Parts: sequence; structure tokens; C-alpha cells
Amino acid sequence: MQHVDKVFGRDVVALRDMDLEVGQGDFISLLGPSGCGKSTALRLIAGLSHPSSGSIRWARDRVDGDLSVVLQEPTLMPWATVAQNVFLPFRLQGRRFRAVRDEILEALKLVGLEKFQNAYPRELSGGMKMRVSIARALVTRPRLMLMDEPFAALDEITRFKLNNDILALREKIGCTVIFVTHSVFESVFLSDRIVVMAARPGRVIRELRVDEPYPRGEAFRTSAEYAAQCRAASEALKQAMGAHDEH
Ligand SMILES: Nc1ncnc2c1ncn2[C@@H]1O[C@H](COP(=O)(O)OP(=O)(O)OP(=O)(O)O)[C@@H](O)[C@H]1O
Repeated sequence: MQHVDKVFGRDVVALRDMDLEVGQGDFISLLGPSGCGKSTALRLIAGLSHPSSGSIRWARDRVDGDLSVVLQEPTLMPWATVAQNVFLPFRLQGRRFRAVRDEILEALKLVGLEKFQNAYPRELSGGMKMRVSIARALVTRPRLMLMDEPFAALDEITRFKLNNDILALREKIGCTVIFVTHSVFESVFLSDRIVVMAARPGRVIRELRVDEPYPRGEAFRTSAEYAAQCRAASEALKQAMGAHDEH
């Protein structure tokens, strides 16, 4: 993203002059208070809306299935089974269930839900629904996953577990992730770069690196290094919350 502005109406500056370079395999968190433009940035990257000015460029042409999005709500179809829900991206490409059955089962296996392929969403816990949503996002083996506070509605234990799982999944499928969160802990645990944003107008104010190598697990979560990184990210977030630019 180069010098990207997004203005709604006459004067709601959702994003101002955002620069972001994302490399293949990066795990980037967008961290910031409510209203700082995190979701707007994600929607622009997804192509669901367009910049008011500035540009978003891709190193290579994108093809169908290269990019997928996971939202805070799992947004499953209640009338369809787990397997049919995971089939959706293929269905939108006009493919037949039988032709992609193996891919669907593989995606469900990756999130540990292969035994639930014939279950309906109402039979699943919140964490399991989110896993189905993740399986649906990765069934096309995307090169880029955009995740908008996917675990915000879950309890902390489920959230920690899914944080571990998402890193393990990424090791397996090797995609790039841009992850929106309000949580300092989540951003430090997951990402190698944390982009800290401030509101009114929405903008990037800091970028932090987390140099800890992957795979990361409980040892990292309880380390002094993790605590120090969380402190640094907290400080940056505090600065973001106090930073109002009147211009
Ligand atoms: N379609 C829209 N029309 C008008 N204003 C919008 C629209 N979408 C977003 N905004 C405004 O743009 C700003 C940034 O919104 P955005 O949803 O990107 O923030 P956010 O950081 O994702 O917030 P949250 O963490 O609460 O989801 C807010 O002031 C919001 O009200």
C-alpha cells in the first residue's frame, strides 16, 4: 500500500497516508483502538473497497482462491453441513462437491474437525465454528489470509488454543497472514511485525518487530522476551490511544 487514503463522505478520514509492504510469508498484525481503520485497511487489501487516493499493488497477478478472509463471526450457513460450508469457495468457482471432496476433508483435518464433516453449525461450540470458518478460508490454499479479529468473541482458553493452531496451520500451508486485533498479547504471540495504528484520522504510527523464530509455543508465551515485547506493544498502543492529530 502506498500513500493510501480512504475517506468516507465529506470528512471521515478512515485512513490517511498508509504505507505497508507485505512480503511473502509475513505474519503482520494491525493493532489499534476502535475506529483506527484496521478493518478499512483489510477491506481495501481484499479489494472489497477502493482507496480514495494512493495505490495498492501486488507483486504478482492474483488468481481466484489466492486470497481469503476470516471474520470475527464465523458466518456459516446454518442449513448446510460442515463439509458443505467448507465447500463454499469452490462452489462459487463453479466446481462440483465430488471433485473437491479430498481438499475439503484435508482442510477439515487441518483444523481437527474431520469427524464433524456431517454435523450442522448449531451442533458446534463457538471455537469449533471458528475452525470451520478457518477450514473454509484455507480450503483453496490461499497465498494470503486476511483475518479480522477472528478470535475476539471467544473465551481466552479457546483463543490461546486457536492462536497456537493458526501458527501450526501457517507452517503447514505457508501462507502470508494479515491479522487485525485489539489484543497486544495476540499480536505479539502471532506476528513477526506489528503495525500500530491510531484513530482520527486512522493512520500507522509505529511498526514493531517480533524477532522470535517460528514455530512458537508455550515456551515463548511464558518467556521474558514475550513479556518485554508485550510491554513495548502496550506502550505503543497507549501512545496510539493518546495520539490525536487535529490536522
Ligand atoms: N462504510 C463506511 N461509511 C462511513 N464511515 C465508515 C465506513 N466504514 C468505516 N467508517 C469509519 O471509518 C473509521 C475506521 O473504521 P474501521 O471499521 O476501519 O475501524 P477499526 O479500526 O476496524 O475499528 P474496530 O476495531 O472498532 O472494528 C471509523 O471512524 C468508522 O466509523
